[in-house]
Amino acid sequence: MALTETSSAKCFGGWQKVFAHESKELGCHMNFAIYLPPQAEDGKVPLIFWLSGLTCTEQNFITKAGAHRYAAEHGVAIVCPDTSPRGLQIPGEDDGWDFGSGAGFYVDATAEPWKKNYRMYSYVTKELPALVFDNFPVSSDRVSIMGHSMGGHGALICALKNPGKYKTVSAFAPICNPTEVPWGQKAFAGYLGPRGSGDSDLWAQYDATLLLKNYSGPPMDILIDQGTQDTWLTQLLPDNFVKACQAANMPVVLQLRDGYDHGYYFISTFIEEHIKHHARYLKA
Ligand SMILES: N[C@@H](CCC(=O)N[C@@H](CSC=O)C(=O)NCC(=O)O)C(=O)O
Repeated sequence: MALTETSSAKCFGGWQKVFAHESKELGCHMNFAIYLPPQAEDGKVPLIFWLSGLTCTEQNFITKAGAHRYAAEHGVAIVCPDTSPRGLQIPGEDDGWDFGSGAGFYVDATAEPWKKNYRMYSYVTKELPALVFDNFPVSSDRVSIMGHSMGGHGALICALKNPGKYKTVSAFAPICNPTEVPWGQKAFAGYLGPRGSGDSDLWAQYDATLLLKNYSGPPMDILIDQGTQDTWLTQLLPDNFVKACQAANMPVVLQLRDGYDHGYYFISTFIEEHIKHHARYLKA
Protein backbone atom coordinates (compact mmCIF):
# COMPACT_ATOMS: atom_id res chain seq x y z
CA MET A 1 0.00 0.00 0.00
CA ALA A 2 1.50 3.35 -1.06
CA LEU A 3 2.31 5.90 1.59
CA THR A 4 2.84 9.58 0.83
CA GLU A 5 4.97 11.55 3.28
CA THR A 6 3.29 14.89 3.86
CA SER A 7 5.61 16.30 6.53
CA SER A 8 8.86 15.44 8.25
CA ALA A 9 10.74 17.26 11.02
CA LYS A 10 13.70 16.30 13.16
CA CYS A 11 12.72 16.24 16.83
CA PHE A 12 14.79 15.17 19.88
CA GLY A 13 17.18 13.35 17.53
CA GLY A 14 14.38 11.38 15.88
CA TRP A 15 11.77 12.24 13.26
CA GLN A 16 8.17 13.35 13.48
CA LYS A 17 6.51 12.44 10.21
CA VAL A 18 2.99 12.46 8.80
CA PHE A 19 1.86 10.15 6.03
CA ALA A 20 -1.26 9.91 3.86
CA HIS A 21 -2.64 6.73 2.34
CA GLU A 22 -5.79 5.28 0.84
CA SER A 23 -7.46 3.10 3.47
CA LYS A 24 -9.19 -0.03 2.17
CA GLU A 25 -10.99 -0.52 5.48
CA LEU A 26 -12.42 3.01 5.54
CA GLY A 27 -12.68 3.64 1.81
CA CYS A 28 -11.09 7.07 2.04
CA HIS A 29 -7.87 9.01 2.23
CA MET A 30 -6.37 8.91 5.75
CA ASN A 31 -3.49 10.60 7.53
CA PHE A 32 -1.44 9.23 10.39
CA ALA A 33 1.53 10.58 12.31
CA ILE A 34 4.55 8.54 13.36
CA TYR A 35 7.39 9.57 15.66
CA LEU A 36 10.54 7.54 15.07
CA PRO A 37 13.03 7.92 17.93
CA PRO A 38 16.79 8.16 17.24
CA GLN A 39 17.19 4.45 18.13
CA ALA A 40 15.16 3.57 15.00
CA GLU A 41 18.28 4.43 12.93
CA ASP A 42 19.96 1.32 14.34
CA GLY A 43 17.18 -1.27 14.30
CA LYS A 44 13.60 -2.02 15.17
CA VAL A 45 12.01 -0.16 18.09
CA PRO A 46 8.86 -0.87 20.13
CA LEU A 47 5.67 0.93 19.18
CA ILE A 48 2.91 2.72 21.11
CA PHE A 49 -0.36 3.54 19.37
CA TRP A 50 -2.00 6.77 20.56
CA LEU A 51 -5.74 7.17 19.95
CA SER A 52 -7.06 10.73 20.16
CA GLY A 53 -10.38 12.08 21.34
CA LEU A 54 -13.41 13.79 19.81
CA THR A 55 -12.67 16.48 17.21
CA CYS A 56 -8.99 15.48 16.92
CA THR A 57 -6.92 14.66 13.88
CA GLU A 58 -3.49 13.04 13.77
CA GLN A 59 -2.09 16.48 14.69
CA ASN A 60 -3.39 17.15 18.22
CA PHE A 61 -1.19 14.71 20.09
CA ILE A 62 1.99 15.48 18.15
CA THR A 63 1.63 19.24 18.56
CA LYS A 64 0.31 19.42 22.15
CA ALA A 65 1.28 16.40 24.27
CA GLY A 66 5.03 17.01 24.57
CA ALA A 67 5.70 13.29 24.17
CA HIS A 68 8.70 13.42 21.84
CA ARG A 69 11.37 13.97 24.51
CA TYR A 70 10.24 10.86 26.43
CA ALA A 71 9.71 8.70 23.34
CA ALA A 72 13.27 9.56 22.31
CA GLU A 73 14.61 8.86 25.81
CA HIS A 74 12.95 5.43 25.93
CA GLY A 75 13.46 4.57 22.26
CA VAL A 76 9.81 4.01 21.40
CA ALA A 77 7.92 4.94 18.24
CA ILE A 78 4.44 6.49 18.54
CA VAL A 79 1.76 6.23 15.86
CA CYS A 80 -1.29 8.54 15.95
CA PRO A 81 -4.13 7.93 13.51
CA ASP A 82 -6.90 10.36 12.66
CA THR A 83 -10.13 9.78 14.61
CA SER A 84 -12.56 8.95 11.77
CA PRO A 85 -12.95 8.65 8.05
CA ARG A 86 -13.47 12.06 6.43
CA GLY A 87 -14.90 13.70 3.35
CA LEU A 88 -17.25 10.89 2.39
CA GLN A 89 -20.32 13.09 1.84
CA ILE A 90 -22.41 10.86 4.13
CA PRO A 91 -25.56 12.80 5.17
CA GLY A 92 -25.03 14.04 8.73
CA GLU A 93 -21.28 13.37 8.70
CA ASP A 94 -20.40 16.95 9.70
CA ASP A 95 -23.50 17.88 11.70
CA GLY A 96 -22.00 17.59 15.20
CA TRP A 97 -18.64 17.40 16.94
CA ASP A 98 -19.42 14.19 18.86
CA PHE A 99 -20.58 12.02 15.94
CA GLY A 100 -19.37 11.51 12.37
CA SER A 101 -16.18 13.29 11.27
CA GLY A 102 -13.67 13.39 14.13
CA ALA A 103 -15.77 10.99 16.20
CA GLY A 104 -15.40 7.45 14.82
CA PHE A 105 -15.46 6.01 18.35
CA TYR A 106 -13.16 3.13 17.34
CA VAL A 107 -16.06 0.83 16.44
CA ASP A 108 -16.91 -1.06 13.24
CA ALA A 109 -20.31 0.39 12.35
CA THR A 110 -23.11 -2.01 11.48
CA ALA A 111 -25.85 0.55 10.83
CA GLU A 112 -26.58 2.47 7.63
CA PRO A 113 -25.25 4.78 6.28
CA TRP A 114 -22.06 4.33 8.31
CA LYS A 115 -21.25 0.64 8.02
CA LYS A 116 -19.31 0.77 4.76
CA ASN A 117 -16.75 3.32 5.97
CA TYR A 118 -16.91 3.86 9.73
CA ARG A 119 -14.67 0.89 10.58
CA MET A 120 -12.16 2.56 12.91
CA TYR A 121 -11.83 -0.55 15.11
CA SER A 122 -10.55 -2.66 12.22
CA TYR A 123 -8.50 0.25 10.93
CA VAL A 124 -6.58 0.80 14.17
CA THR A 125 -6.23 -2.88 15.14
CA LYS A 126 -5.47 -4.38 11.70
CA GLU A 127 -4.94 -2.19 8.64
CA LEU A 128 -2.84 0.53 10.24
CA PRO A 129 -0.58 -1.82 12.25
CA ALA A 130 0.12 -3.92 9.12
CA LEU A 131 0.98 -0.77 7.18
CA VAL A 132 3.29 0.46 9.91
CA PHE A 133 5.06 -2.90 10.37
CA ASP A 134 5.64 -3.12 6.58
CA ASN A 135 7.07 0.35 6.20
CA PHE A 136 8.92 1.35 9.36
CA PRO A 137 11.59 -0.11 11.68
CA VAL A 138 9.16 -1.12 14.44
CA SER A 139 8.74 -4.51 16.15
CA SER A 140 5.36 -6.16 15.62
CA ASP A 141 5.78 -8.12 18.87
CA ARG A 142 6.46 -5.08 21.10
CA VAL A 143 3.30 -3.01 20.76
CA SER A 144 1.10 -1.19 23.28
CA ILE A 145 -1.73 1.33 23.14
CA MET A 146 -2.87 4.49 24.91
CA GLY A 147 -5.35 7.27 24.31
CA HIS A 148 -7.44 10.16 25.56
CA SER A 149 -11.18 10.44 26.23
CA MET A 150 -12.87 8.81 23.18
CA GLY A 151 -9.37 7.55 22.35
CA GLY A 152 -8.94 6.27 25.91
CA HIS A 153 -12.10 4.24 25.37
CA GLY A 154 -10.56 3.09 22.06
CA ALA A 155 -7.30 2.05 23.71
CA LEU A 156 -9.07 0.12 26.48
CA ILE A 157 -11.39 -1.78 24.13
CA CYS A 158 -8.61 -2.61 21.66
CA ALA A 159 -6.56 -4.09 24.51
CA LEU A 160 -9.47 -5.94 26.12
CA LYS A 161 -10.76 -7.37 22.82
CA ASN A 162 -7.33 -8.60 21.73
CA PRO A 163 -5.68 -10.40 24.66
CA GLY A 164 -1.91 -10.56 24.25
CA LYS A 165 -1.77 -8.19 21.25
CA TYR A 166 -0.74 -5.18 23.34
CA LYS A 167 1.87 -5.40 26.09
CA THR A 168 0.01 -2.81 28.15
CA VAL A 169 -2.63 -0.09 27.92
CA SER A 170 -3.05 3.34 29.48
CA ALA A 171 -5.46 6.22 29.14
CA PHE A 172 -6.08 9.84 30.05
CA ALA A 173 -9.68 10.57 31.06
CA PRO A 174 -11.11 7.65 29.09
CA ILE A 175 -14.82 7.15 28.38
CA CYS A 176 -14.87 4.01 30.51
CA ASN A 177 -18.48 2.89 30.28
CA PRO A 178 -19.87 4.36 27.03
CA THR A 179 -23.15 2.43 27.09
CA GLU A 180 -24.12 4.44 30.22
CA VAL A 181 -23.31 7.99 29.06
CA PRO A 182 -24.66 10.41 26.42
CA TRP A 183 -21.51 10.52 24.23
CA GLY A 184 -21.38 6.73 23.99
CA GLN A 185 -25.13 6.23 23.66
CA LYS A 186 -25.33 8.71 20.76
CA ALA A 187 -22.35 7.13 18.96
CA PHE A 188 -23.38 3.51 19.53
CA ALA A 189 -27.03 4.14 18.52
CA GLY A 190 -25.82 5.83 15.34
CA TYR A 191 -23.06 3.41 14.37
CA LEU A 192 -24.43 0.14 15.79
CA GLY A 193 -28.18 0.71 15.82
CA PRO A 194 -30.52 0.70 18.84
CA ARG A 195 -29.23 -1.37 21.75
CA GLY A 196 -30.25 -5.02 21.44
CA SER A 197 -31.28 -4.67 17.78
CA GLY A 198 -28.79 -7.26 16.46
CA ASP A 199 -28.19 -10.94 17.23
CA SER A 200 -25.80 -10.09 20.04
CA ASP A 201 -25.34 -7.13 22.34
CA LEU A 202 -23.05 -5.20 20.02
CA TRP A 203 -22.93 -2.22 22.37
CA ALA A 204 -21.40 -4.37 25.10
CA GLN A 205 -18.68 -5.50 22.71
CA TYR A 206 -17.35 -1.94 22.61
CA ASP A 207 -17.68 -1.00 26.29
CA ALA A 208 -14.50 -1.45 28.34
CA THR A 209 -16.33 -1.85 31.64
CA LEU A 210 -18.58 -4.55 30.19
CA LEU A 211 -15.78 -6.26 28.26
CA LEU A 212 -13.92 -6.86 31.52
CA LYS A 213 -16.64 -9.22 32.67
CA ASN A 214 -15.71 -11.76 29.96
CA TYR A 215 -11.98 -11.02 29.67
CA SER A 216 -9.94 -14.18 29.92
CA GLY A 217 -6.51 -13.08 28.64
CA PRO A 218 -3.33 -12.33 30.58
CA PRO A 219 -3.64 -9.62 33.25
CA MET A 220 -2.55 -6.19 31.99
CA ASP A 221 -1.25 -3.45 34.21
CA ILE A 222 -3.78 -0.75 33.25
CA LEU A 223 -2.86 2.87 34.02
CA ILE A 224 -5.45 5.66 34.00
CA ASP A 225 -5.00 9.34 34.80
CA GLN A 226 -8.04 11.47 35.52
CA GLY A 227 -8.23 15.18 36.36
CA THR A 228 -10.47 16.09 39.30
CA GLN A 229 -11.64 19.31 37.56
CA ASP A 230 -12.62 17.54 34.35
CA THR A 231 -15.96 19.04 33.36
CA TRP A 232 -16.83 15.86 31.46
CA LEU A 233 -16.43 13.44 34.35
CA THR A 234 -20.08 12.36 34.01
CA GLN A 235 -19.26 11.10 30.48
CA LEU A 236 -16.26 9.11 31.68
CA LEU A 237 -17.26 7.02 34.76
CA PRO A 238 -13.78 5.80 35.78
CA ASP A 239 -15.13 4.38 39.06
CA ASN A 240 -17.32 1.91 37.17
CA PHE A 241 -14.26 0.69 35.31
CA VAL A 242 -12.18 0.32 38.46
CA LYS A 243 -14.96 -1.68 40.14
CA ALA A 244 -15.17 -3.98 37.11
CA CYS A 245 -11.36 -4.41 37.18
CA GLN A 246 -11.51 -5.34 40.85
CA ALA A 247 -14.25 -7.90 40.17
CA ALA A 248 -12.20 -9.39 37.30
CA ASN A 249 -8.88 -9.34 39.21
CA MET A 250 -7.43 -7.00 36.59
CA PRO A 251 -4.61 -4.80 37.91
CA VAL A 252 -5.52 -1.13 37.46
CA VAL A 253 -4.13 2.14 38.80
CA LEU A 254 -6.43 5.17 38.65
CA GLN A 255 -4.49 8.34 39.47
CA LEU A 256 -6.75 11.27 40.36
CA ARG A 257 -4.94 14.50 39.53
CA ASP A 258 -6.00 17.38 41.69
CA GLY A 259 -7.17 20.46 39.78
CA TYR A 260 -6.53 19.18 36.25
CA ASP A 261 -9.18 19.37 33.53
CA HIS A 262 -9.78 17.30 30.39
CA GLY A 263 -7.36 19.00 28.01
CA TYR A 264 -3.88 18.62 26.61
CA TYR A 265 -2.23 20.66 29.41
CA PHE A 266 -3.27 17.78 31.66
CA ILE A 267 -1.99 15.19 29.19
CA SER A 268 1.34 16.96 28.70
CA THR A 269 1.85 17.09 32.48
CA PHE A 270 1.66 13.31 32.90
CA ILE A 271 2.66 11.91 29.50
CA GLU A 272 6.16 11.14 30.78
CA GLU A 273 4.72 8.69 33.34
CA HIS A 274 2.62 6.98 30.68
CA ILE A 275 5.54 6.54 28.30
CA LYS A 276 7.67 5.15 31.16
CA HIS A 277 4.84 2.73 31.99
CA HIS A 278 4.69 1.53 28.39
CA ALA A 279 8.48 1.32 28.03
CA ARG A 280 8.63 -0.94 31.10
CA TYR A 281 6.39 -3.53 29.40
CA LEU A 282 7.65 -3.03 25.86
CA LYS A 283 11.22 -3.68 26.91
CA ALA A 284 10.57 -6.48 29.39
N1 LIG B 1 -16.51 20.75 21.48
C1 LIG B 1 -15.23 21.21 21.67
C2 LIG B 1 -14.39 20.33 22.55
C3 LIG B 1 -13.94 19.03 22.01
C4 LIG B 1 -12.82 18.45 22.88
O1 LIG B 1 -12.49 19.00 23.91
N2 LIG B 1 -12.25 17.35 22.48
C5 LIG B 1 -11.20 16.76 23.27
C6 LIG B 1 -11.49 15.31 23.41
S1 LIG B 1 -13.04 15.07 24.23
C7 LIG B 1 -13.32 13.39 24.18
O2 LIG B 1 -13.04 12.62 23.35
C8 LIG B 1 -9.87 17.00 22.58
O3 LIG B 1 -8.95 16.22 22.70
N3 LIG B 1 -9.78 18.12 21.87
C9 LIG B 1 -8.63 18.47 21.10
C10 LIG B 1 -7.67 19.39 21.76
O4 LIG B 1 -6.61 19.65 21.13
O5 LIG B 1 -7.89 19.84 22.90
C11 LIG B 1 -14.56 21.51 20.36
O6 LIG B 1 -15.17 21.30 19.31
O7 LIG B 1 -13.42 21.97 20.36
